[in-house]
Amino acid sequence: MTPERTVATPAPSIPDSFGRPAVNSWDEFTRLREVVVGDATHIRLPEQADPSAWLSCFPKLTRTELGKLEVGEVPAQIVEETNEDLAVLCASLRGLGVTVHQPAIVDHGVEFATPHWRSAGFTSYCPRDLTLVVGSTIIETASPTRSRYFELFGLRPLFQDYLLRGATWLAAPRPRLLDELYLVDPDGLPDLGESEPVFDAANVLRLGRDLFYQVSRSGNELGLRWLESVARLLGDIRVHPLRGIYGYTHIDSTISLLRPGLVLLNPGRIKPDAIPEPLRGWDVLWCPPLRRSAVGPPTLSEHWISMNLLMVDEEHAIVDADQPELIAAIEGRGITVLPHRLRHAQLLGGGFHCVTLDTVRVGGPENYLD
Ligand SMILES: NC(=[NH2+])NCCC[C@H](N)C(=O)O
Repeated sequence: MTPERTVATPAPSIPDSFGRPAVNSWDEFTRLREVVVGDATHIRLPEQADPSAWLSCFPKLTRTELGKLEVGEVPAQIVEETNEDLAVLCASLRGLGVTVHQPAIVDHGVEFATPHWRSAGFTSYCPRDLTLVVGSTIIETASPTRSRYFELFGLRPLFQDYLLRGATWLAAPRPRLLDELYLVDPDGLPDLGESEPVFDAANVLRLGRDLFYQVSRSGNELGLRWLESVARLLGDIRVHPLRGIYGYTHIDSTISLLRPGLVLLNPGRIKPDAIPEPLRGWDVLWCPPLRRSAVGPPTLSEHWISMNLLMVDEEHAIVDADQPELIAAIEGRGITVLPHRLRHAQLLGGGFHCVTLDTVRVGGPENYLD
């Protein structure tokens, strides 16, 4: 029986002695001070008859191919090995002086319902996906994936404590996720409609006062409009839509912001003449060919997940240990790589950026673009 986990590192419920809010995270690369690391306990593959599951998990598989998949609980060995890898990551981060939290255990096997649909849960492996932190504001995003509807309850105690210590805590309009939101494209494959604002937080990258929002099957145009409305509330925040770059789930195996002026780009998805306009003039590190693991059952992410990395600060990166060419390329730009393993990153759809949610970094609302 998995021990019920309370939120690790109980924090004082008062602002710190300097009155700073407990949460401050404006970018992807300044010195990391506090982070949430995911947990694979009870992870399961959602029923693929659910259109939202097909859209988020296997949008390139046909319905026929989908029907052959084994869904439900992920084999225990994979869960154990993944939690071992996450424990090593937590220990490394703590060894670097980072405060580390993990979500309370959520039994994703429990079924739930709205007046319009039923589902069981999915995962707590990727805290990046459902929470966007902009400065001292925690934004719970409205995911288009039904099986993730209650996932964030595992982080409620932590977010509530952050609120008591000065953070702002917002949630996107609770989505209805009606069938009309899930379309089928001319090739008979799933696509995301525009009947309500939905997006995963992992469709957004933060660069000080600038946010990059990927319009794709995991974030629609209405979701962009909602984020723009919140950006106006938060002050002088600019939102840059990214369209036509990668039409599938999340942005963080396509673009990795390494430090001001240096970006890692996925050459399989971005061509030199299509670099996002705000990043033109930046030094581009094109991701070298990545080593592929043995092909098994369909996986929740492509092999590009290995470029999904975590910057501890502008000089140190946590990168997939099994990618020596990528490590060498990053170290060639003066960044020290701290190699780590997530043995099932591709299968479970999450690399080091996905499985973390940075809640405190030292950077502020800088203007890195002008
Ligand atoms: N935050 C995340 N879970 N990102 C994962 C992105 C994986 C992406 N769909 C790929 O296959 O490359």
